[in-house]
Amino acid sequence: MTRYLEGQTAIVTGGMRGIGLGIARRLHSAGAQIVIWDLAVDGWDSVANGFEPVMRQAVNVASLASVEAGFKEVVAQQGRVDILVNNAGINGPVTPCWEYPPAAWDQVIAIDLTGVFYCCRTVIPHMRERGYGRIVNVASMAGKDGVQYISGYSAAKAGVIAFTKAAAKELAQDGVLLNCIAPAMVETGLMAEMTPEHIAASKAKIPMGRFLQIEEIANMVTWIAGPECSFTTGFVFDLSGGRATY
Ligand SMILES: NC(=O)c1ccc[n+]([C@@H]2O[C@H](COP(=O)([O-])OP(=O)(O)OC[C@H]3O[C@@H](n4cnc5c(N)ncnc54)[C@H](O)[C@@H]3O)[C@@H](O)[C@H]2O)c1
Ligand SMILES: CC(C)C1=CC=C(C(=O)O)[C@@H](O)[C@H]1O
Repeated sequence: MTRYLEGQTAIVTGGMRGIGLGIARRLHSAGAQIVIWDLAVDGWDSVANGFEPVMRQAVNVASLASVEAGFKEVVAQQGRVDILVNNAGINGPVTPCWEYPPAAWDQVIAIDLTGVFYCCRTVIPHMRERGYGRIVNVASMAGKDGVQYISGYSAAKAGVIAFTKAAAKELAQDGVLLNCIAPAMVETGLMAEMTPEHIAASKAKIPMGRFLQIEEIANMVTWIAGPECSFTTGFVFDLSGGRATY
């Protein structure tokens, strides 16, 4: 898979840290030029992060205007976008659904689900015009199982899975493939927002008995995001250590 993505341009949302950063680094090592979209893009450390993106843009995925403006600049500078990784996401409150603040619900859906739609809606016409594109949406095992006390997050991630399947069918003859991934828990800032009890319970559900590593996600995404993934679209690739049974 060395330099497998040479000459391609990839946008990674939420790429400043955590899973997004790991995916961006791995796509870069496969030869892709990386555009990072995140809420704040200052303080990039190319030594610590191991590479230099061609662009870093302050883009809020929950704002269509922000996404469209960012994308216009990418096309003006790069001329092409081959890969879109919709990774940006938040957890939201950890609370019973009957106590879930409605404003927080709206925010979780806006970032985790509508943000994916906005980025796809903006980038897909360009990919269709070029007759090539790979979109990888980062869902979660929570979107397949439904996880207690994070109902907004679980609903948004289930929505990402359904959106991916629907859009993939619409694009199946256009050279633009959409897939999503459903990772189990990874030790990032997002996981740290969960209660210790929830984290322990989540680990206990994983037959392999350990947390997922960012590099394992990045390796899988790099294959899905490339031309060797050619006959799979609308699929959910699990990273669950044996937890997922369907
Ligand atoms: N950590 C886990 O256990 C886990 C498991 C499964 C899926 N995921 C998913 O993986 C993705 C990344 O999670 P992570 O653990 O790396 O989280 P993280 O909090 O470490 O990183 C998320 C990144 O997204 C950015 N972001 C947040 N809102 C944004 C917005 N509106 N516009 C642009 N960027 C925004 C943040 O600034 C941050 O850089 C999320 O979609 C998350 O739901 C995480
Ligand atoms: C909120 C986030 C860290 C999260 C919660 C629950 C999960 C699970 O597997 O049950 C994780 O996948 C993760 O998305």
